[in-house]
Amino acid sequence: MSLVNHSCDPNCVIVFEGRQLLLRSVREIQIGEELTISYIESLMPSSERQKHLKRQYCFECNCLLCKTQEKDVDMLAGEEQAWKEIKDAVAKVGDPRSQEEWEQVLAMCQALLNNNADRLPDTNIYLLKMLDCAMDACINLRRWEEALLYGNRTLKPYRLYYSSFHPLRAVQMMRVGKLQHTQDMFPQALETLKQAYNIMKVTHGADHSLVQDLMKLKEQCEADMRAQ
Ligand SMILES: C[S@@+](CC[C@H](N)C(=O)[O-])C[C@H]1O[C@@H](n2cnc3c(N)ncnc32)[C@H](O)[C@@H]1O
Repeated sequence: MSLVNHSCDPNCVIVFEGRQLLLRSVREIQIGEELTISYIESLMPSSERQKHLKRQYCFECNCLLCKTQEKDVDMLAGEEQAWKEIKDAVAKVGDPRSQEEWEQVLAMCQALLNNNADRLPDTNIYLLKMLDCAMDACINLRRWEEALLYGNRTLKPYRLYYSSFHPLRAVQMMRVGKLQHTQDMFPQALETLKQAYNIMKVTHGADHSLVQDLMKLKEQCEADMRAQ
């Protein structure tokens, strides 16, 4: 694993199964083609990715995404002052544990999301991180309806920034599917879970424990639909 180089648009991903680390290809790979993974998170504009790679791994990335700086415009869309405020706020969210801490996080997210509704699109990466944070807070506070609202808003930007077969995109769809199921939206939940499954078959493999959990959830959803 330590021999695999980095690309911001890699042909492989690493996923964990317990303590086991799996290297999985996420697209067709030609004989002799180099295997690559991403060393860093995807939700960063190219200049920040370069900074991280330089600081942590001492190299300059020459991948196509960095050369063309493709996606930077979408990532930083909207008013600069607004996304800088949200970027700072997201960076300050530590590791909330108690109900009270989650409530504080949610109140901060709600205020910033409301104040910036007309100034930033959901595709702005910092707003997207805030939507994710609001979704986490709502899940922790068992506010399923509101969690689904935020979760739904993340799906389009996730599609834009994560490759067709990306583990984080699949996990996000699974979370949204679960929330739809919790709210008795069985046909929608089934469709979302099927899409998550199609990605996870590739990113995690059909035998992975998370995929087994997803299958069980899908079966439960089908049973609930029949019983309705
Ligand atoms: C885990 S090692 C990868 C394997 C390493 N290339 C080797 O031959 O042993 C990480 C190091 O590989 C180099 N590296 C990884 N991805 C690179 C890339 N896209 N461009 C240039 N150097 C890279 C950097 O020096 C980095 O610190």
